[in-house]
Amino acid sequence: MKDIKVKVLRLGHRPGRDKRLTTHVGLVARAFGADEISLSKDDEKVKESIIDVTKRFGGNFKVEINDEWKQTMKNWKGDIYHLTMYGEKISSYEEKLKKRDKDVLIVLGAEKVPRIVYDLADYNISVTNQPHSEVAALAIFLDRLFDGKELNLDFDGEIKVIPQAEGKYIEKN
Ligand SMILES: C[S@@+](CC[C@H](N)C(=O)[O-])C[C@H]1O[C@@H](n2cnc3c(N)ncnc32)[C@H](O)[C@@H]1O
Repeated sequence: MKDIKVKVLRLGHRPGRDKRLTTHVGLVARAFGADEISLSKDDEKVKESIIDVTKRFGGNFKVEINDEWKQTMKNWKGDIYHLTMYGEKISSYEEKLKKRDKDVLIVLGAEKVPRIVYDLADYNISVTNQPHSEVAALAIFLDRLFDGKELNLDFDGEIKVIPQAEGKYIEKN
C-alpha cells in the first residue's frame, strides 16, 4: 500500500485544550497508514506519546517537530490537501485520491486557519460542510486515499491484537 509518501501537517493548537486532540490526530495518522506527522514545538509531550505507541504497536511512523509550517507547504513536492469545512466536497476527489500518483501532504487546523494556508494548498477539501473535528476529517480522508486498504495494515509490533468476537487477546513478541 505504501506507494506514495503521506505526511500530516498539524497547524498550532489552543494551549492546554488540544494536546489530547493532537495526540489523536497523530494516532489516527499512524493507524490509518500515513508515514509522518509534523507538529509544533509545544507538542514535545504529544510526540513522546505517539512514539511510545509506535514502539509498542509497530510500524515506522515518524513524528517531526517543526514550526516552519509555511516552508513545509512551500517545499512540498507532491499534492497539498488542506482539510476545511469550507472546501470542495471530498466526493469530487475520490477518483483522483485513489490514483495515489503523487506524495500527499494533508494540512489540518486547530483554531482559525490563516488565509495563506488556503492559498498554499493545491486543494481545499471538505468532509461534509459542517463543523466537526480534525480527527474525523483525517480518518475519512485517509480512508478515501487508501481506498479502505489501510483497515488491514499489519504493523508487526511488539504487541499484536488478535481480533476476538468476545473479550481481549494480545500476542507479545
Ligand atoms: C475545530 S476545526 C476549526 C474549524 C474553524 N472554523 C476553521 O476556521 O477552520 C479544526 C480543524 O478540523 C478540520 N475540520 C473540521 N471540520 C471539517 C470539515 N467539515 N471538513 C474538513 N475538515 C474539517 C479542519 O482541518 C479544521 O481546521
